[in-house]
Amino acid sequence: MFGPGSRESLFEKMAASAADVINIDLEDSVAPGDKDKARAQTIAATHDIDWGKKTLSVRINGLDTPFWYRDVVDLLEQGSERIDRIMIPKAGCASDIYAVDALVTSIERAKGRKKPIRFECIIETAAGIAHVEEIAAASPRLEAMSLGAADFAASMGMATTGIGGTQENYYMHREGQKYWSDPWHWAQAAIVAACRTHGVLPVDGPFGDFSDDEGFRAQALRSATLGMVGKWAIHPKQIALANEVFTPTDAAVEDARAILTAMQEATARGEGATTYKGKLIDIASMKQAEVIVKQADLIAGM
Ligand SMILES: CC(C)(COP(=O)(O)OP(=O)(O)OC[C@H]1O[C@@H](n2cnc3c(N)ncnc32)[C@H](O)[C@@H]1OP(=O)(O)O)[C@@H](O)C(=O)NCCC(=O)NCCSC(=O)C[C@H](O)C(=O)O
Ligand SMILES: [Mg+2]
Repeated sequence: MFGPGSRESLFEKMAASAADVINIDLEDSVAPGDKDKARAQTIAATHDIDWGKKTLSVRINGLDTPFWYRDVVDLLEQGSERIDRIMIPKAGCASDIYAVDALVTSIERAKGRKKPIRFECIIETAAGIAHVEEIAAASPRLEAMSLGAADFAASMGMATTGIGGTQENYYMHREGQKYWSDPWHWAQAAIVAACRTHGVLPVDGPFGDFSDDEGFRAQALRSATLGMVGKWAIHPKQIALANEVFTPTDAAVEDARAILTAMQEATARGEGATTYKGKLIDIASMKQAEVIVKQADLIAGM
Protein backbone atom coordinates (compact mmCIF):
# COMPACT_ATOMS: atom_id res chain seq x y z
CA MET A 1 0.00 0.00 0.00
CA PHE A 2 1.48 3.25 -1.21
CA GLY A 3 0.79 6.67 0.24
CA PRO A 4 2.48 10.04 -0.15
CA GLY A 5 4.69 11.05 2.77
CA SER A 6 3.13 14.50 2.50
CA ARG A 7 -0.37 13.12 3.39
CA GLU A 8 0.08 12.38 7.07
CA SER A 9 -3.65 11.79 7.50
CA LEU A 10 -3.33 8.56 5.49
CA PHE A 11 -0.68 6.92 7.69
CA GLU A 12 -3.04 5.46 10.34
CA LYS A 13 -5.31 4.18 7.55
CA MET A 14 -2.36 2.53 5.83
CA ALA A 15 -1.29 0.93 9.13
CA ALA A 16 -4.81 -0.39 9.74
CA SER A 17 -5.13 -1.80 6.21
CA ALA A 18 -4.82 -5.44 5.15
CA ALA A 19 -1.66 -4.73 3.13
CA ASP A 20 1.50 -6.70 3.93
CA VAL A 21 3.94 -3.98 2.90
CA ILE A 22 3.61 -0.23 3.47
CA ASN A 23 5.47 2.14 1.15
CA ILE A 24 5.59 5.72 2.36
CA ASP A 25 6.56 7.77 -0.65
CA LEU A 26 9.04 10.64 -0.63
CA GLU A 27 9.40 10.56 -4.43
CA ASP A 28 6.97 11.27 -7.22
CA SER A 29 3.70 11.58 -5.29
CA VAL A 30 5.28 14.39 -3.24
CA ALA A 31 5.55 17.86 -4.80
CA PRO A 32 9.09 19.33 -4.82
CA GLY A 33 8.07 22.03 -2.34
CA ASP A 34 6.76 19.41 0.10
CA LYS A 35 9.88 17.20 0.24
CA ASP A 36 11.11 18.45 3.65
CA LYS A 37 7.65 18.19 5.20
CA ALA A 38 7.10 14.68 3.79
CA ARG A 39 10.49 13.53 5.09
CA ALA A 40 9.83 14.93 8.58
CA GLN A 41 6.32 13.40 8.73
CA THR A 42 7.67 10.05 7.57
CA ILE A 43 10.37 10.06 10.24
CA ALA A 44 7.77 10.90 12.89
CA ALA A 45 5.57 8.05 11.60
CA THR A 46 8.39 5.54 12.13
CA HIS A 47 8.27 6.46 15.84
CA ASP A 48 4.62 7.21 16.49
CA ILE A 49 2.54 4.78 14.43
CA ASP A 50 1.98 1.14 15.27
CA TRP A 51 2.69 -0.60 11.97
CA GLY A 52 2.04 -4.04 13.48
CA LYS A 53 3.69 -6.88 11.58
CA LYS A 54 3.76 -5.03 8.27
CA THR A 55 6.96 -4.49 6.34
CA LEU A 56 7.62 -0.74 6.54
CA SER A 57 9.33 0.64 3.47
CA VAL A 58 10.14 4.23 2.49
CA ARG A 59 10.61 5.20 -1.16
CA ILE A 60 13.46 7.70 -1.38
CA ASN A 61 13.93 10.14 -4.24
CA GLY A 62 15.84 9.12 -7.35
CA LEU A 63 19.62 9.34 -7.54
CA ASP A 64 19.27 11.97 -10.27
CA THR A 65 17.67 14.42 -7.80
CA PRO A 66 19.10 16.69 -5.07
CA PHE A 67 16.82 15.02 -2.48
CA TRP A 68 17.88 11.39 -2.13
CA TYR A 69 20.98 11.71 0.09
CA ARG A 70 19.03 13.80 2.61
CA ASP A 71 16.24 11.19 2.54
CA VAL A 72 18.69 8.43 3.48
CA VAL A 73 20.67 10.45 6.03
CA ASP A 74 17.64 11.82 7.88
CA LEU A 75 15.71 8.55 7.77
CA LEU A 76 18.57 6.55 9.24
CA GLU A 77 19.82 9.21 11.65
CA GLN A 78 16.40 10.25 12.94
CA GLY A 79 14.01 7.44 11.97
CA SER A 80 13.26 4.57 14.35
CA GLU A 81 14.50 0.99 14.07
CA ARG A 82 10.99 0.13 12.81
CA ILE A 83 12.03 0.99 9.24
CA ASP A 84 12.51 -2.28 7.35
CA ARG A 85 13.32 -1.20 3.82
CA ILE A 86 14.36 1.64 1.59
CA MET A 87 12.85 1.54 -1.88
CA ILE A 88 15.20 2.83 -4.58
CA PRO A 89 13.31 4.22 -7.60
CA LYS A 90 14.54 4.34 -11.19
CA ALA A 91 17.40 1.88 -10.59
CA GLY A 92 19.38 2.03 -13.83
CA CYS A 93 22.49 -0.02 -13.06
CA ALA A 94 24.15 -1.92 -10.22
CA SER A 95 26.09 1.20 -9.19
CA ASP A 96 22.84 2.95 -8.24
CA ILE A 97 22.19 0.25 -5.66
CA TYR A 98 25.84 0.32 -4.57
CA ALA A 99 25.71 4.08 -3.98
CA VAL A 100 22.73 3.79 -1.63
CA ASP A 101 24.27 0.73 0.03
CA ALA A 102 27.52 2.59 0.74
CA LEU A 103 25.68 5.53 2.32
CA VAL A 104 23.37 3.27 4.36
CA THR A 105 26.30 1.12 5.57
CA SER A 106 28.22 4.18 6.69
CA ILE A 107 25.27 5.64 8.63
CA GLU A 108 24.38 2.29 10.20
CA ARG A 109 27.93 1.96 11.53
CA ALA A 110 28.23 5.57 12.65
CA LYS A 111 24.91 5.52 14.47
CA GLY A 112 25.09 1.94 15.74
CA ARG A 113 21.77 1.01 14.16
CA LYS A 114 20.90 -2.54 15.18
CA LYS A 115 18.64 -3.73 12.37
CA PRO A 116 20.24 -3.75 8.91
CA ILE A 117 18.13 -1.85 6.40
CA ARG A 118 16.98 -3.92 3.46
CA PHE A 119 16.32 -2.64 -0.04
CA GLU A 120 13.71 -2.92 -2.74
CA CYS A 121 14.08 -1.22 -6.09
CA ILE A 122 11.95 -0.24 -9.06
CA ILE A 123 12.75 -1.09 -12.66
CA GLU A 124 11.12 1.79 -14.49
CA THR A 125 13.57 2.99 -17.11
CA ALA A 126 15.01 1.66 -20.33
CA ALA A 127 18.40 1.46 -18.59
CA GLY A 128 16.86 -0.43 -15.68
CA ILE A 129 15.40 -3.15 -17.86
CA ALA A 130 18.59 -3.36 -19.94
CA HIS A 131 20.63 -3.91 -16.74
CA VAL A 132 18.01 -5.81 -14.78
CA GLU A 133 20.17 -8.80 -13.95
CA GLU A 134 23.14 -6.85 -12.61
CA ILE A 135 20.72 -4.78 -10.54
CA ALA A 136 19.17 -7.94 -9.06
CA ALA A 137 22.66 -9.08 -8.05
CA ALA A 138 23.84 -5.68 -6.78
CA SER A 139 23.47 -5.99 -3.00
CA PRO A 140 22.71 -8.60 -0.37
CA ARG A 141 20.32 -6.01 1.07
CA LEU A 142 18.06 -6.27 -1.99
CA GLU A 143 14.87 -8.20 -1.20
CA ALA A 144 12.37 -7.15 -3.85
CA MET A 145 12.14 -5.55 -7.27
CA SER A 146 9.05 -3.97 -8.84
CA LEU A 147 8.05 -2.91 -12.33
CA GLY A 148 7.04 0.78 -12.35
CA ALA A 149 4.79 0.91 -15.39
CA ALA A 150 4.33 4.69 -15.54
CA ASP A 151 7.97 5.78 -15.62
CA PHE A 152 8.85 2.69 -17.63
CA ALA A 153 6.38 3.68 -20.36
CA ALA A 154 7.74 7.23 -20.37
CA SER A 155 11.37 6.14 -20.50
CA MET A 156 10.68 3.67 -23.30
CA GLY A 157 8.77 6.30 -25.29
CA MET A 158 5.64 4.14 -25.25
CA ALA A 159 2.57 5.78 -26.79
CA THR A 160 0.38 5.66 -23.70
CA THR A 161 -0.55 7.61 -20.58
CA GLY A 162 -2.02 4.49 -18.94
CA ILE A 163 -0.35 3.02 -15.84
CA GLY A 164 -0.37 -0.74 -16.45
CA GLY A 165 -3.14 -2.86 -17.88
CA THR A 166 -4.51 -3.33 -21.39
CA GLN A 167 -3.46 -0.69 -23.90
CA GLU A 168 -6.04 0.12 -26.56
CA ASN A 169 -3.58 0.10 -29.46
CA TYR A 170 -1.57 -2.99 -28.52
CA TYR A 171 -3.45 -5.71 -30.34
CA MET A 172 -3.17 -8.38 -33.01
CA HIS A 173 -5.71 -8.36 -35.82
CA ARG A 174 -7.16 -11.39 -37.53
CA GLU A 175 -10.31 -11.91 -39.57
CA GLY A 176 -11.95 -8.70 -38.38
CA GLN A 177 -11.25 -9.35 -34.71
CA LYS A 178 -8.86 -7.56 -32.32
CA TYR A 179 -6.88 -9.63 -29.82
CA TRP A 180 -5.26 -7.54 -27.15
CA SER A 181 -1.71 -8.39 -26.13
CA ASP A 182 0.19 -7.47 -22.98
CA PRO A 183 2.85 -4.77 -23.53
CA TRP A 184 4.21 -5.26 -19.98
CA HIS A 185 4.76 -8.98 -20.38
CA TRP A 186 8.33 -8.98 -21.63
CA ALA A 187 9.55 -6.56 -18.95
CA GLN A 188 7.79 -8.56 -16.24
CA ALA A 189 9.30 -11.81 -17.50
CA ALA A 190 12.79 -10.24 -17.55
CA ILE A 191 12.31 -9.00 -13.97
CA VAL A 192 11.05 -12.40 -12.77
CA ALA A 193 14.01 -14.21 -14.37
CA ALA A 194 16.58 -11.76 -12.90
CA CYS A 195 14.93 -11.92 -9.49
CA ARG A 196 14.63 -15.70 -9.40
CA THR A 197 18.27 -16.03 -10.45
CA HIS A 198 19.44 -13.87 -7.54
CA GLY A 199 16.96 -14.65 -4.76
CA VAL A 200 15.00 -11.40 -5.00
CA LEU A 201 11.18 -11.17 -4.89
CA PRO A 202 9.57 -9.93 -8.13
CA VAL A 203 6.61 -7.58 -7.57
CA ASP A 204 4.14 -5.97 -9.96
CA GLY A 205 3.87 -2.20 -9.57
CA PRO A 206 0.99 0.23 -9.85
CA PHE A 207 -2.30 -0.06 -11.74
CA GLY A 208 -3.45 3.51 -12.14
CA ASP A 209 -7.18 3.19 -12.85
CA PHE A 210 -8.40 2.34 -9.36
CA SER A 211 -12.03 2.36 -10.52
CA ASP A 212 -11.31 -0.65 -12.80
CA ASP A 213 -11.40 -3.68 -10.49
CA GLU A 214 -11.55 -6.22 -13.31
CA GLY A 215 -8.61 -4.58 -15.10
CA PHE A 216 -6.59 -4.70 -11.86
CA ARG A 217 -7.56 -8.33 -11.27
CA ALA A 218 -6.59 -9.33 -14.83
CA GLN A 219 -3.22 -7.57 -14.55
CA ALA A 220 -2.56 -9.14 -11.13
CA LEU A 221 -3.55 -12.62 -12.34
CA ARG A 222 -1.12 -12.32 -15.26
CA SER A 223 1.66 -11.21 -12.88
CA ALA A 224 0.97 -14.05 -10.44
CA THR A 225 0.93 -16.55 -13.30
CA LEU A 226 4.34 -15.25 -14.44
CA GLY A 227 5.86 -15.70 -10.97
CA MET A 228 5.45 -12.32 -9.30
CA VAL A 229 4.61 -12.44 -5.59
CA GLY A 230 2.47 -9.35 -5.12
CA LYS A 231 1.23 -6.08 -6.50
CA TRP A 232 1.19 -2.48 -5.35
CA ALA A 233 -2.04 -0.85 -4.23
CA ILE A 234 -2.24 2.87 -4.94
CA HIS A 235 -5.74 3.08 -3.47
CA PRO A 236 -7.17 1.12 -0.51
CA LYS A 237 -9.75 -0.64 -2.69
CA GLN A 238 -6.94 -2.44 -4.55
CA ILE A 239 -5.64 -4.20 -1.40
CA ALA A 240 -8.38 -6.85 -1.19
CA LEU A 241 -8.05 -7.52 -4.93
CA ALA A 242 -4.29 -8.05 -4.65
CA ASN A 243 -4.62 -10.25 -1.56
CA GLU A 244 -7.26 -12.34 -3.31
CA VAL A 245 -5.10 -12.92 -6.40
CA PHE A 246 -1.80 -13.57 -4.63
CA THR A 247 -3.27 -15.93 -2.02
CA PRO A 248 -3.44 -19.44 -3.49
CA THR A 249 -7.01 -20.77 -3.44
CA ASP A 250 -7.91 -23.71 -1.18
CA ALA A 251 -8.44 -25.81 -4.32
CA ALA A 252 -4.96 -24.95 -5.66
CA VAL A 253 -3.34 -25.81 -2.32
CA GLU A 254 -5.32 -29.05 -2.10
CA ASP A 255 -4.22 -30.01 -5.62
CA ALA A 256 -0.59 -29.12 -4.84
CA ARG A 257 -0.60 -31.25 -1.69
CA ALA A 258 -2.22 -34.14 -3.59
CA ILE A 259 0.47 -33.90 -6.30
CA LEU A 260 3.17 -34.10 -3.61
CA THR A 261 1.51 -37.15 -2.08
CA ALA A 262 1.04 -38.85 -5.46
CA MET A 263 4.68 -38.24 -6.35
CA GLN A 264 5.92 -39.48 -2.96
CA GLU A 265 3.97 -42.68 -3.56
CA ALA A 266 5.34 -42.92 -7.12
CA THR A 267 8.91 -42.39 -5.87
CA ALA A 268 8.41 -45.16 -3.29
CA ARG A 269 7.39 -47.43 -6.17
CA GLY A 270 10.59 -46.47 -7.99
CA GLU A 271 8.75 -44.33 -10.58
CA GLY A 272 9.83 -40.83 -11.66
CA ALA A 273 6.51 -40.02 -13.31
CA THR A 274 2.86 -40.86 -12.70
CA THR A 275 -0.59 -39.40 -13.35
CA TYR A 276 -2.81 -37.10 -11.30
CA LYS A 277 -6.35 -36.33 -12.50
CA GLY A 278 -5.46 -37.86 -15.86
CA LYS A 279 -2.35 -35.69 -16.42
CA LEU A 280 1.38 -36.35 -16.30
CA ILE A 281 3.15 -35.37 -13.09
CA ASP A 282 6.86 -35.82 -12.42
CA ILE A 283 9.70 -34.40 -10.33
CA ALA A 284 9.19 -30.94 -11.88
CA SER A 285 5.51 -31.08 -10.84
CA MET A 286 6.70 -31.55 -7.25
CA LYS A 287 8.75 -28.37 -7.50
CA GLN A 288 5.74 -26.51 -8.92
CA ALA A 289 3.50 -27.85 -6.15
CA GLU A 290 6.07 -26.89 -3.51
CA VAL A 291 5.89 -23.24 -4.67
CA ILE A 292 2.15 -23.18 -3.96
CA VAL A 293 2.36 -25.05 -0.66
CA LYS A 294 5.19 -22.75 0.51
CA GLN A 295 3.11 -19.67 -0.36
CA ALA A 296 0.14 -21.06 1.56
CA ASP A 297 2.29 -21.92 4.59
CA LEU A 298 3.91 -18.46 4.54
CA ILE A 299 0.51 -16.76 4.44
CA ALA A 300 -0.84 -19.02 7.22
CA GLY A 301 2.15 -18.07 9.41
CA MET A 302 1.72 -14.28 8.94
C1 LIG B 1 -5.12 8.21 -5.69
C2 LIG B 1 -5.35 9.07 -4.46
C3 LIG B 1 -4.79 10.47 -4.69
C4 LIG B 1 -6.85 9.16 -4.21
O1 LIG B 1 -7.05 9.85 -2.99
P1 LIG B 1 -8.48 10.27 -2.49
O2 LIG B 1 -9.12 11.16 -3.51
O3 LIG B 1 -8.36 10.79 -1.08
O4 LIG B 1 -9.25 8.89 -2.50
P2 LIG B 1 -10.68 8.51 -1.99
O5 LIG B 1 -11.50 9.72 -1.65
O6 LIG B 1 -11.27 7.55 -2.97
O7 LIG B 1 -10.35 7.74 -0.65
C5 LIG B 1 -11.27 6.87 -0.01
C6 LIG B 1 -10.78 6.61 1.41
O8 LIG B 1 -9.49 5.96 1.37
C7 LIG B 1 -8.50 6.77 1.98
N1 LIG B 1 -7.27 6.67 1.19
C8 LIG B 1 -7.05 7.14 -0.05
N2 LIG B 1 -5.82 6.85 -0.48
C9 LIG B 1 -5.24 6.17 0.53
C10 LIG B 1 -3.94 5.60 0.69
N3 LIG B 1 -3.01 5.72 -0.29
N4 LIG B 1 -3.68 4.96 1.83
C11 LIG B 1 -4.62 4.87 2.82
N5 LIG B 1 -5.87 5.38 2.73
C12 LIG B 1 -6.16 6.04 1.60
C13 LIG B 1 -9.07 8.20 1.97
O9 LIG B 1 -8.48 8.97 3.00
C14 LIG B 1 -10.54 7.90 2.21
O10 LIG B 1 -10.70 7.58 3.57
P3 LIG B 1 -12.07 7.92 4.35
O11 LIG B 1 -12.34 9.38 4.11
O12 LIG B 1 -11.74 7.61 5.79
O13 LIG B 1 -13.11 7.03 3.76
C15 LIG B 1 -4.72 8.42 -3.20
O14 LIG B 1 -5.28 7.15 -3.04
C16 LIG B 1 -3.23 8.35 -3.23
O15 LIG B 1 -2.55 9.31 -2.94
N6 LIG B 1 -2.69 7.16 -3.56
C17 LIG B 1 -1.28 6.87 -3.49
C18 LIG B 1 -0.48 7.63 -4.54
C19 LIG B 1 0.96 7.21 -4.47
O16 LIG B 1 1.48 6.87 -3.44
N7 LIG B 1 1.62 7.22 -5.62
C20 LIG B 1 2.97 6.72 -5.72
C21 LIG B 1 2.98 5.31 -6.18
S1 LIG B 1 2.58 5.05 -7.90
C22 LIG B 1 4.01 5.62 -8.70
O17 LIG B 1 4.80 6.28 -8.13
C23 LIG B 1 4.25 5.27 -10.14
C24 LIG B 1 5.48 4.39 -10.29
O18 LIG B 1 6.64 4.92 -9.74
C25 LIG B 1 5.68 4.17 -11.76
O19 LIG B 1 6.53 4.84 -12.35
O20 LIG B 1 4.94 3.34 -12.30
MG1 LIG C 1 7.92 5.84 -11.02
